[in-house]
Amino acid sequence: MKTQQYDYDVMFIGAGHGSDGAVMLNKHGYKVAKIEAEKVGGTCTNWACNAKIVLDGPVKLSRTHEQLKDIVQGDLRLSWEQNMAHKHEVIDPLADGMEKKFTGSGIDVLHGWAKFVDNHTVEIDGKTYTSDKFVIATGLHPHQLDVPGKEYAHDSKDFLDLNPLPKRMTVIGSGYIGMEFATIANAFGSEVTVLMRGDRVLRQFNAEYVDEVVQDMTERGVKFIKNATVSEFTQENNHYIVHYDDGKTVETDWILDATGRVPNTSGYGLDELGIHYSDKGIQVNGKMQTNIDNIFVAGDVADTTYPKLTPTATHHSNYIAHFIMGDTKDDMKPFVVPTVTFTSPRIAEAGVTVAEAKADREKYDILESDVTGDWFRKVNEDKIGKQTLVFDKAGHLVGATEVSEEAENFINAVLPAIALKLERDQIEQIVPLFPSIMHEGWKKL
Ligand SMILES: Cc1cc2nc3c(=O)[nH]c(=O)nc-3n(C[C@H](O)[C@H](O)[C@H](O)COP(=O)(O)OP(=O)(O)OC[C@H]3O[C@@H](n4cnc5c(N)ncnc54)[C@H](O)[C@@H]3O)c2cc1C
Ligand SMILES: NC(=O)c1ccc[n+]([C@@H]2O[C@H](COP(=O)([O-])OP(=O)(O)OC[C@H]3O[C@@H](n4cnc5c(N)ncnc54)[C@H](O)[C@@H]3O)[C@@H](O)[C@H]2O)c1
Repeated sequence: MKTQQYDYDVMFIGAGHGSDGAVMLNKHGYKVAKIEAEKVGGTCTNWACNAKIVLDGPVKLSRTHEQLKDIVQGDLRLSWEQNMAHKHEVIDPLADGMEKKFTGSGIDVLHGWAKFVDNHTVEIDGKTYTSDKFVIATGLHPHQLDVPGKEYAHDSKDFLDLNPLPKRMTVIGSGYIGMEFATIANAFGSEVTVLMRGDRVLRQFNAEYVDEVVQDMTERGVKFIKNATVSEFTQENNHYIVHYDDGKTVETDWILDATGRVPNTSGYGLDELGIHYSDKGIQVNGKMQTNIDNIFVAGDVADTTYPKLTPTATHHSNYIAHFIMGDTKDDMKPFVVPTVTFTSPRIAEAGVTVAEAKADREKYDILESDVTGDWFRKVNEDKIGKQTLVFDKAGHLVGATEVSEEAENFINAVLPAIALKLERDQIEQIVPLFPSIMHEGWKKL
């Protein structure tokens, strides 16, 4: 129900993808504001997904060139400086562009740090605003290793603005950020060492496919050090020393601390209001409400079982918009979140994982294939390409995983079948264009 009682119907704290639902609310006549302390678009747009994918672009190109060097002849030289300049050209205008689009359509954008005064009021730089409802979408910040010399280490945001690229780079952590940035830095000629806390990288992905990626990166010169406990960073002349285990060291020019990200839950009044949270984020019920029912949570800062990714943030936010508009009174329905790590090759997956399927053969059938022999994959002579499809016993596709240069496209192509649990006659109604990755995938369903 819209209200005349407050300045706004809904205020979003944080203007990343967790605030995407503002557009729908605004279209339906709700008075909406986004509050942003840094840049409109938040982390993904300015300091993560978009920026990274621009820097990653030439990695795939250079690999394809390597594979087709008899056809595309001559040497290829990648320029980090030009790549970084291109990134700025593509990414820097986005925040202003988005802001103009929002304000042009009637969504207010308020700049500054929001802090709750009470459950209907926030203060931004000494000025108060009231709202019927709030959506907290404040995201995460980088975890920082707590070791002596931690000030010598950098985070993902620093890497995405790094220029020039250092000759030697040491990455601590081998999750998404560690592996993606190691891939980019290696392709542009930096000598990369990855220090792993355990003995597996990218633990959330199919181990067999991860091994393919690690082997390939190793052949390209990336050094992986397993089971390393980092104890200190020191500076020596114009370089740094990473100390690990008992007395072991790596000499380096730049240190990336990629040891995870932590929810933004402090400094804006959660404790004062009594909102419940933990180190996993702000606690929510099935309707994405906090323990104060006019305050909702969307995106990375929400403590849900879904991976903390952009599609999750958008989905949370749109669900909240529908709930506020009264389109549904139900809890958010379970949804499938596809995920990809932009290494080279990539690994992407959606739905039931290979590990889950292998653990329950009574419930699932598994179709594994090496796709490098498929004529369409031979176009670029890709050397790594494996795929696992998981079906339930009734024959519905319920999960898919691929390692290849096209993995994210393949997973997106089969995603509708997984997300909607399509029946045979529905699958046959969809006729993908040819030749395409989707055509190749769809005929296997
Ligand atoms: C390096 C990197 C690469 C990534 N790559 C991918 C990818 O390829 N694909 C993918 O799906 N996901 C990726 N992610 C994850 C993705 O960026 C996040 O899932 C997404 O940004 C979450 O959106 P959000 O709105 O919840 O949070 P954010 O985008 O973090 O937005 C939160 C916003 O809230 C603002 N804020 C915080 N507190 C306040 C306050 N009190 N007042 C006002 N404003 C406040 C912050 O300034 C920030 O802009 C990546 C993340 C990183 C770090
Ligand atoms: N392609 C994508 O979708 C993408 C890309 C980048 C980031 N992200 C998102 O960003 C977030 C953060 O990514 P991330 O890679 O920082 O986190 P992550 O959780 O994927 O990886 C963290 C890594 O740091 C290691 N680690 C943790 N504590 C450590 C310690 N004390 N010493 C040594 N190693 C330690 C972990 O073992 C792990 O390898 C994730 O939520 C992810 O969803 C997504």
